[in-house]
Amino acid sequence: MADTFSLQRVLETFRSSLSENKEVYIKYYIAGWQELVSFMNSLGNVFSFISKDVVSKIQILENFLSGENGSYYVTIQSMVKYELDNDLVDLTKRGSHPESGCRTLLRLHRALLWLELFLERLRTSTEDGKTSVMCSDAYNESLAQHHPWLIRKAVGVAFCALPGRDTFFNVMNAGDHTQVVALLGESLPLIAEVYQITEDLYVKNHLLELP
Ligand SMILES: CCCCCCCC/C=C\CCCCCCCC(=O)N[C@@H](COP(=O)(O)O)[C@H](O)/C=C/CCCCCCCCCCCCC
Repeated sequence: MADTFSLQRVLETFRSSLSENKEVYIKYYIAGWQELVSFMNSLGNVFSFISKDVVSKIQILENFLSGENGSYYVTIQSMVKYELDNDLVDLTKRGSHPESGCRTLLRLHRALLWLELFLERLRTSTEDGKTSVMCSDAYNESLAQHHPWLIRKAVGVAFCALPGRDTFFNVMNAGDHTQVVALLGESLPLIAEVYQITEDLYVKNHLLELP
């Protein structure tokens, strides 16, 4: 992974995650998250409890992918089939499979909705737009529904430490503001497509509430 964050690279990893027949490659899906974590790490220690959680989930999926059953973890579709066919998912309460691929990916999937909502707000924001408000509105519409009170409070504190809109635009390394807005416009349908394919798969298999 390169040192400097680039929105273009995030776009490319999510683009690579889609196969011709619209399956989602886990390798590229987690590479996209790794890029985003590198961005979050650059924001300071106040975000480290969030990035640690994402890193640990990326690690769980990487371990499956490089493990002896790695061939079943190539796409999200093959992972879901393999884990369900072999009773490897705790469906109602955490038991013998507390860190299945399906439940781990579900956490990142929920966060992908936050990302989509946040980036859409950023794309359409005006100069006086506040990133903390964009971030927390997107959070309240997505991830917050799955987090207990204590996490919601800690996340609220972290949002106050977010840099302003200009810094976000610069850090994306995608040119001037007009170019960033254009790249966001290109990236968002792709992120939305990856999200929707995963969502449909999880709905079909009744996996959206995995403990
Ligand atoms: C394109 C550039 C601009 C955007 C860059 C954004 C970079 C964001 C990178 C990561 C986003 C956060 C992803 C959070 C995943 C959370 C997964 C989760 O829900 N975990 C909880 C449940 O897990 P289990 O306990 O069931 O295993 C876990 O309890 C939560 C822990 C930490 C809190 C997570 C809060 C997420 C807030 C999202 C906003 C992040 C703000 C970053 C600002 C750039």
